[in-house]
Amino acid sequence: MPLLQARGNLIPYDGQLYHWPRFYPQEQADSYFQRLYQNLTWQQENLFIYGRWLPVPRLMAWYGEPAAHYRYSGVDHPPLPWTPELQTLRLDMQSVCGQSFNSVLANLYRDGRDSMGCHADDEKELGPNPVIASLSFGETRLLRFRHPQSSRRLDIELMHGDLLIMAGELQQHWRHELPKTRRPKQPRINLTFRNIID
Ligand SMILES: O=C(O)CCC(=O)C(=O)O
Ligand SMILES: [Fe+2]
Repeated sequence: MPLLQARGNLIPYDGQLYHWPRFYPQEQADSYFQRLYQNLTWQQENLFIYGRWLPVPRLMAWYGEPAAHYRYSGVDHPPLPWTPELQTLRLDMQSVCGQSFNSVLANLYRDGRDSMGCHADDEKELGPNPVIASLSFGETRLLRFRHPQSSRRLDIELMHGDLLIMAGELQQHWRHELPKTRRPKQPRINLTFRNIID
């Protein structure tokens, strides 16, 4: 990932994090946002917590190669077939990262009440030190990284067209979340390109 490494690792230790603001310029990012918003099959997932079903606070969709099943919200998800725009984005991510991605998780945060809880993308099917390429479209939202061992925190504002790459041991040592906010927020789409290993 020479192009990315030249931008500098944002994380102080135990992982790699590269941010490429405005990877897609405004007009291109606008067009991707519209197409993804309209064309992806957005689903409301539910989670069984403390004895009852609760709606996951965002909409989600899973796309990829037929074999790339992924388990989230306690359920196995077979992938939907690539849409043309996801294929194009995937090719861009593969050339920047110098590796292939066989799947993508799409998240739609409808407003400031939608969020993602603190987690690491450390599932077995991603392998030990996964490279994950994350694209953001639409509203600016804060992504917060936490290193529980040292209590260190790192906040990154992700904007329309931004690319963020997580790599190295990041998922073993750091967790991340997209907090809710009281500020009025327009919708935001995030795509995380992943490589699922059998
Ligand atoms: O929306 C984001 O920027 C974070 C998404 C994320 O962490 C995930 O899909 O695992
Ligand atoms: Fe994540």
